[in-house]
Amino acid sequence: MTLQRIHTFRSRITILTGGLLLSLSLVLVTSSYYVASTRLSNASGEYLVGISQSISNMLTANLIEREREIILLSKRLSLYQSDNLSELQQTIDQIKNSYKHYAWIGFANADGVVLASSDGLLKGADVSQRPWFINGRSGPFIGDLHKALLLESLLPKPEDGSAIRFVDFSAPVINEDGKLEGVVATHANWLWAKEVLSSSFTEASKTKEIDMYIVNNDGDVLYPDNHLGDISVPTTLPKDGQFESLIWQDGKDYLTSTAFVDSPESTHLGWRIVVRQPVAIAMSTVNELHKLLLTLGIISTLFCMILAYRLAGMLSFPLERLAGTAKRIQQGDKNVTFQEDNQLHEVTSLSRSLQDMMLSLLDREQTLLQLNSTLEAKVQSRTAQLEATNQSLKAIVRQDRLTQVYNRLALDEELIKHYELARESGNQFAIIMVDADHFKKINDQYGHTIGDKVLKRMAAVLKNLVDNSGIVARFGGEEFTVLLPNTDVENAQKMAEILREHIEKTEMADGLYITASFGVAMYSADDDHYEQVLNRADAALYKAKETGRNKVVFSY
Ligand SMILES: Nc1nc2c(ncn2[C@@H]2O[C@H](COP(=O)(O)OP(=O)(O)OP(=O)(O)O)[C@@H](O)[C@H]2O)c(=O)[nH]1
Repeated sequence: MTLQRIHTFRSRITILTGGLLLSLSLVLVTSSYYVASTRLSNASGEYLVGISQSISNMLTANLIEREREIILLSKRLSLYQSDNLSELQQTIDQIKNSYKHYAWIGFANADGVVLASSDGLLKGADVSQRPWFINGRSGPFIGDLHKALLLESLLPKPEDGSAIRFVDFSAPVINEDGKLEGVVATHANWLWAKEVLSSSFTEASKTKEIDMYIVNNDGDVLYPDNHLGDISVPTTLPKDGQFESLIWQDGKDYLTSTAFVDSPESTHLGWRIVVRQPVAIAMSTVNELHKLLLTLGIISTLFCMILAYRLAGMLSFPLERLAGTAKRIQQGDKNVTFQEDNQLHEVTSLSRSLQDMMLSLLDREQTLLQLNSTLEAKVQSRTAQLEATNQSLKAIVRQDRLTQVYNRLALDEELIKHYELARESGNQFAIIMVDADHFKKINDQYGHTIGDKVLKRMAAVLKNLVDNSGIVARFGGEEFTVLLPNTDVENAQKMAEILREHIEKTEMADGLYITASFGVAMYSADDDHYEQVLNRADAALYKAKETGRNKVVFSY
């Protein structure tokens, strides 16, 4: 997307909507993840607590049951007071057969000598130094888990090859006199604890990677046997019935719960059930939920962005159409109109305003064009008038006021022009100087008014005869000059003679006739200035005057 496209109404709404929804989704996903993970963590922890307490309860019940059994056995004094102890032997055998995890049941006298025992094992042996005997003399006793010593070689090996281990239960046999008759004891095979824990292992527990441990007061792991020695529980464990997230010795984070195994009142074993589950497994559901929510958030954001893009398009389309119309008008198309949008009031209002503005501008443009054309016509008219005035002024400036022929100024301009032309093209021109003879007498005799009339008449004769073949100018006073372009000596002489004749024959005023003298000169390529031609014509005129007047003299 180019920078220009980003700065469109549509793109901005889309990006804004996407950003808001993405932010909202992230907030929702994060908060829901937090709530779900907290709840799931609590639920998982409570689940582990439930397992640990359940196992604890089962073990406690079992310990109490075993202790109760040994206490009951110790109370049956008659069994210990018969001579051959046969009834005791029978009872021991019955009890052993009633509970499969009893590995050994026996009775030792006050000196610690075994007098009766299951299967006769250790009969006659001295057990006075065994903890169960020492502690059992003073009251009911439960011994911590230990390996079989004396019975190790006498009992069948466990199938898994592990060492035989017992939990001892013992109780004193006190006669009616309060004297110690001996100590009766059972060795419960540790398999019973394994059985209890195995029953707690469900398929769900296995798939959830839940591990269960029994640890004693010293923190030693009693169960499971295959982890003995290579695993240790964290030194600080959660309080009874609670759970925590703890780092174990493998460096992994585990949700961990503990439950104390309640020992019978007589003995404090201090066993604890420890149940753990990797936090990653416990939180896997939350992580899946998190991924799902994130995916849904992104999909819904994209979906909403597409919707926003379409919606923004619907909103921006009338504006884009107005912009397009405005552009067409800018390019000179005056036949377009701003279309109204019936759905959006603001756009309709804008469209009408633009239409009104356009009509107003077009109206003003039309007025301006009209004003412009009027102004142009006025300027043209004024220019024409000025040109006419100029022409008129020019003509006036170049005209002799009395005779209406060219004046000296115009004569000089014409001479310069034809002199340049002659120098460029080689075409010759002729100058005829005309001077009225004895004009002073006319003035003197008839007055200046008649003199003026004669001069006007004389100019008119010259002008009529020369016509388009040349120009006539008043040189000054009663003297005229005729300029004949593109001519030769013969034509010039001929024209001078014609002029002389007509002046002579023309009645200049009532009954008044005059003559005039003529001096003719031709342009020469040797001339450096037109005045040289004038001077030669003037000299010829002077000569005509000198030699009798009313004649044409040519300057060679
Ligand atoms: N009425 C009138 N007379 C003029 C005008 N301009 C010059 N004159 C007169 O023309 C006369 C010219 O006289 P001159 O120069 O002596 O020459 P001329 O009398 O014509 O004699 P030649 O030229 O020698 O034949 C003068 O008397 C001027 O006063 C004019 O505009 N009107």
